[in-house]
Amino acid sequence: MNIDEIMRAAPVIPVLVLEGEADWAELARVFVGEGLPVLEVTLRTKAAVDAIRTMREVPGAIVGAGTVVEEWQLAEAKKAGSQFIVSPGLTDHLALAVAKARIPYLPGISTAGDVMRGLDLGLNRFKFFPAAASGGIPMLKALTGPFADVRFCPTGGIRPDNVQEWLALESVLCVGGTWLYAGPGDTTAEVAKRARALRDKLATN
Ligand SMILES: O=C(O)C(=O)C[C@H](O)[C@H](O)COP(=O)(O)O
Repeated sequence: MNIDEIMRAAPVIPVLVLEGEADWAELARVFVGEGLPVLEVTLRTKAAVDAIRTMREVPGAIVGAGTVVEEWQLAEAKKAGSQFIVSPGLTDHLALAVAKARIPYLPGISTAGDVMRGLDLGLNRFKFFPAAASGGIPMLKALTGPFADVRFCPTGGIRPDNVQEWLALESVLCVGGTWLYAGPGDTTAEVAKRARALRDKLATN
């Protein structure tokens, strides 16, 4: 799958900060079962790389590594079987390394200059990050004016009460958010409940 196909595979990408020990395969199965198969596991925790390896084995799951900011993390993410890479920002160095590694890439942008640098690098799919703090929907609308073919995954401040507004934008293929998984102590029943509430909400569009 290329990055466009991955972005179109689900309206919301759960951004997962996985800590401690838990049945990560079961968590992935819940998301897949609830129609959210694209998962971003942030490389912010010790558990992340093993969790990617485990979740990757769940049928239907499309598992990527997030918070990739350095080249060694890219190598780890690739070794664990990551199907895509997400970064909070965009640097030429990392973007070229990801291209060389031949993994779909979703780097973060928040300015017109970022988008232009991405286009120079052959990229036209970006994470808009941090979406709310960078000016929210008015900023993304203003940004997309000059870049008609560019598509985004806004992340950072997306919540159940504003997710529909973001997804209604033509330039938005999907959004990312951490709210679907609350961290250690969260149960798969609670996760499933949140995912179902989201699905019901999106179905009323
Ligand atoms: O570390 C990264 O590279 C990230 O991916 C950052 C996350 O996308 C945001 O932290 C999402 O934050 P929420 O506003 O809680 O949904």
